[in-house]
Amino acid sequence: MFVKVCGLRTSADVDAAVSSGADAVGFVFAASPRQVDPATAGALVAVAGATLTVGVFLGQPVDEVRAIAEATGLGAVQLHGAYPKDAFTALADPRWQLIRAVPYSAPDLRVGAYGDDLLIVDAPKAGSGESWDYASVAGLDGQWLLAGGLTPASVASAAATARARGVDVSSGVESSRGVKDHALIADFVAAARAAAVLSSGRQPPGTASKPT
Ligand SMILES: O=C(O)c1ccccc1N[C@@H]1O[C@H](COP(=O)(O)O)[C@@H](O)[C@H]1O
Repeated sequence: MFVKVCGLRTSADVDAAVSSGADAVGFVFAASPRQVDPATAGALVAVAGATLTVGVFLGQPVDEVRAIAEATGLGAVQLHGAYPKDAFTALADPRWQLIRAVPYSAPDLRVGAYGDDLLIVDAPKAGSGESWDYASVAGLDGQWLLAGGLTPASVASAAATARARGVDVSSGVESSRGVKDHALIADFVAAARAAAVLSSGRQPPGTASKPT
C-alpha cells in the first residue's frame, strides 16, 4: 500500500508524515488554503529527504509548472484539471514523475494514457474532503491511488472496496482546513498499512525506477 499525505505546509508537517512512514508528501501550488510558495516548498523538499515529494497543480501553465519543479527539486508533478496529453508530453522529464489526477467520472481512467507514470482517482472537487462511490473504480488496472474524503477511520475499507494499490489524503488528516493534525497523519498511515489490498509492495512500479 503506497501512502501519500498531501497539503503539507510546515517542516513539522513533513516530519510527521515521514516519521509515520508515508511514501510521498504533497505540496499544493494551486489556489488553496494549503498553498505554499516555491521557496517554502523548496525547503520542505529538503526536509522530506528520500521520501517522494509531489507538487500539486491545478490549471497552471506548463511553463510555470516546469519552473517550480526545477526550482524546488520536486520528485513528482501532479496535474489536476484539463491538461491535454500534450502538456504531459511537454513536462516529461527524467527528474520527476508525472501524476495525472482525475475525478472518478473522467472519460479516460487508463493509467499511462497521457504518458503519466501514476494516476490519482479523486472526488469531483479535489481537496474537498468529499467521499464518493469507491466501488465504481474497483476494476481499474495498474498503478493508481485512491483519493477523496479518506480518513483514518475509512481508509482501510475504502482501499479494499476500490482495490486500490495506494491512497492519498489531505482533508482527513486536518484539525481545520489547511492545518494538519500530526496524530491523524500517524493514524492514517497506520490504518492504510493495515488495509487488505491487492498490492504486496509499497512502491508503485511506475515510481520505482525514477528519482525520488
Ligand atoms: O488540497 C487541495 O487544496 C488541492 C487543491 C487543488 C488540487 C488538488 C488538491 N488536493 C488534492 O486532493 C486530494 C485530497 O483530497 P481530500 O482533501 O483528502 O478529499 C489529493 O489528491 C490532493 O493532492
